[in-house]
Amino acid sequence: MRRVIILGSTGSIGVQALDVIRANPERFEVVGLVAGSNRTVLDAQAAEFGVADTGLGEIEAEQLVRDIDADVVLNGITGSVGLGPTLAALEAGRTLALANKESLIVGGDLVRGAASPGQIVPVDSEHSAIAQALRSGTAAEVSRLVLTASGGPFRGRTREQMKDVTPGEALAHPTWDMGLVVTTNSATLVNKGLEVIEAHLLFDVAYADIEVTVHPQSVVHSMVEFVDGSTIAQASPPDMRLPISLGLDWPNRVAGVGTPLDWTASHEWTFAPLDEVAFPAVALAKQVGRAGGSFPAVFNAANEQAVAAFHAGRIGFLDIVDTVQRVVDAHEMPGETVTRESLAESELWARATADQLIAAH
Ligand SMILES: NC(=O)C1=CN([C@@H]2O[C@H](COP(=O)(O)OP(=O)(O)OC[C@H]3O[C@@H](n4cnc5c(N)ncnc54)[C@H](OP(=O)(O)O)[C@@H]3O)[C@@H](O)[C@H]2O)C=CC1
Ligand SMILES: CC(=O)[C@@H](O)[C@H](O)COP(=O)(O)O
Ligand SMILES: [Mn+2]
Repeated sequence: MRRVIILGSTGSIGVQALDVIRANPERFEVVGLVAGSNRTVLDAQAAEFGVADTGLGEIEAEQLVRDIDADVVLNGITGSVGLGPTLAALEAGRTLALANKESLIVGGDLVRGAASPGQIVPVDSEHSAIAQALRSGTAAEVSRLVLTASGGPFRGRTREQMKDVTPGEALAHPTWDMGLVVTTNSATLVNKGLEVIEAHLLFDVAYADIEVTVHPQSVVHSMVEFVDGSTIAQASPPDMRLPISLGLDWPNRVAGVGTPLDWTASHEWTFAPLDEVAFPAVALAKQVGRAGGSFPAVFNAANEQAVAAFHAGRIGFLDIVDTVQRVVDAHEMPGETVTRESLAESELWARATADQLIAAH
């Protein structure tokens, strides 16, 4: 029986994790639940799963992760506020099933340094796919990682054609039903940029060897290319319950958690290069990833501010990545060594700088 703490239990990842656990009561026991502010749903979940320990907010999440004995902590919080709980889970020796990519990207070497080998199990669909593909080879045999991107709702459009898109249109993801921030990030391709950094940090592959290909069907979740020219891809209909279940009990598979592909029906998988003029976020993310230090945290913090401003009607869609670019361009690292304190300072600076640019609109 795996004892599981779910952080962000009321969100898209959290609710799907509870679906997996509800269907497999002999395998998983929920021992802690944390949400942001939704006490009503949190209490209902606690009642259904018989959970005594619940909390609201990232501070209570950290405390709960340290205090409650668990095998695995699923971090399904959204945003860089997930950093403290991620570090707490690692420091407490729990397996970390990581959906909250922001904490790894923002924390960088701080998070990697806190983790023992294998302690972080990726839940993000692309990184779960890569982890699954890597079970067939060794690190020395890998030549490239290929991340698939759906392309989002504006795939195929020029910048001019995206000038006036609305928040509602940006939230109409073609293949996945997810929370507001990650869905918006999929539309700008910031999500794919964050995922390139996430892949570098998880699998230690150089940025030059991480590619993005646009695959609108979201069936191939990513691929590993090996030195002999072989490529191993992981494919399944888009359903996060599969990577979540692997995160909860890696490397064991949970029978019946997903529906397999239907090979009696005709279907096509297509792959195309990313239009980097219309969607500059991936190139910008590689730039900040290579710069390292506080740059990824600044990229993410500026994006969080800009996404909120877009949904509040204060800036347009293209202004999101333009704002992030301007904040990154203005950033100077506070010092050589990155600490939690210096990261917090850089994030504060990035949020304030983004807010000033947003206010000037
Ligand atoms: N959804 C998906 O399919 C995928 C998501 N991810 C990643 O997983 C993470 C979660 O995404 P998603 O589930 O879509 O997001 P949602 O917005 O649907 O859910 C976010 C969850 O985090 C909680 N939360 C927010 N702030 C805090 C806080 N300060 N302390 C504790 N909990 C908090 C929310 O609680 P409340 O409801 O109370 O506000 C909610 O439970 C993101 O990092 C995302 O990029 C990655 C791949 C796929
Ligand atoms: C399901 C998942 O992992 C998301 O992060 C997904 O990657 C979003 O899709 P795109 O960013 O490819 O549109
Ligand atoms: Mn993903």
